[in-house]
Amino acid sequence: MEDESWRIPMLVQELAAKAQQPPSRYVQPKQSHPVSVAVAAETPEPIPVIDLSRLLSADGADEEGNKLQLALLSWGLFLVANHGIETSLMDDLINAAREFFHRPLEEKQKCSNLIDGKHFQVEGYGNDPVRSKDQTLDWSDRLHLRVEPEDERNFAYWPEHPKPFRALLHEYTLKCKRIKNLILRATAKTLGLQEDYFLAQFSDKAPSFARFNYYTPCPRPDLVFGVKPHSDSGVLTILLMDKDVGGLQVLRDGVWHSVPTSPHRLLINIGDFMEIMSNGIFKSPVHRVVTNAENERISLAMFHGLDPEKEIEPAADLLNEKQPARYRKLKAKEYLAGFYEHFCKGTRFIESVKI
Ligand SMILES: O=C(O)CCC(=O)C(=O)O
Ligand SMILES: [Fe+2]
Repeated sequence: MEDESWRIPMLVQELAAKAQQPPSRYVQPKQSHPVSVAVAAETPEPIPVIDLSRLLSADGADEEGNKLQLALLSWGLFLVANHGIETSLMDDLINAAREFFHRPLEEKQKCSNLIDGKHFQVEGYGNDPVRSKDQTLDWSDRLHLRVEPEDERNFAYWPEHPKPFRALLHEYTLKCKRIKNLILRATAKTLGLQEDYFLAQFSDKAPSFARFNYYTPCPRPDLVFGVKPHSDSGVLTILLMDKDVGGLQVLRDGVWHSVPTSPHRLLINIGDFMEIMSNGIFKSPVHRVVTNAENERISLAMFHGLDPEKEIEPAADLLNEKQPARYRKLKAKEYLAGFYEHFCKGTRFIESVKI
């Protein structure tokens, strides 16, 4: 029988404990080495910060809405301050995740994303899927959990230890949902759409996933990516970055910009579904994560997707003779199938959806 062991790489955390150098499977082809691609010394202007409490206030909403529009047009992402999530909840959840990643391998494997130790599935603890022998692997492990719909949670993959983990993630999920709803209302408004246009796309089957990314220090940050360049697939991602360790970079006008740490703020970026629904007025930002040799890094991405059966298409009210649809209509599940295939290769499925 053919040897299929290449499909199941070692966890990066285990690998790093043994290897002095990243194995060749992790090393990016020369032209895409993290250091050989220009990184701007400084961002052209700081990442915009949206004050969520002002966005909700009677006197600040318009001004903050304009800032939101500019942020989406220029970066496709922004930071959020005064978002209503207690700093203690953020810290406690990240610390609980850190404790999980620091537990012995046998215990973490109880949440493994491999069925029978062999077959990859999205949910659980482990690596990203490996679809081909020559796929360049990322220097990170992750814990990926479906948090919504609430009645579809698979607690078998949710760590039992540390004890507060599940309750913290539940609480954090609810608070993110509120923020997502507020931002999506404001986003619809900036496009001149009905305020609930985007919210109406979500049914009670719309999934949300929490992805905890764990980046082990890497002896050769110049050769590997923590996460290779990609855009997110869904409508909106709410990212809780490590408050002390940077690494996220975003592509703007062909230049990579480092996103500075910003303790207790949230970074919100739109995903490909929003790019399609806005008919390309807003572009889903390409981003990547670089590693470092000294410090571990943890981030939590909360992805807000759509019902797999939902048809995604540009909003009809944005279309006219001069502005025809620039993306074809397709179901969320078809999009995701194409998305993962491309993600593994480091390419973007959205390019093949353009008309
Ligand atoms: O770790 C980060 O800052 C970003 C992670 C990311 O892009 C993702 O999980 O999709
Ligand atoms: Fe991402």
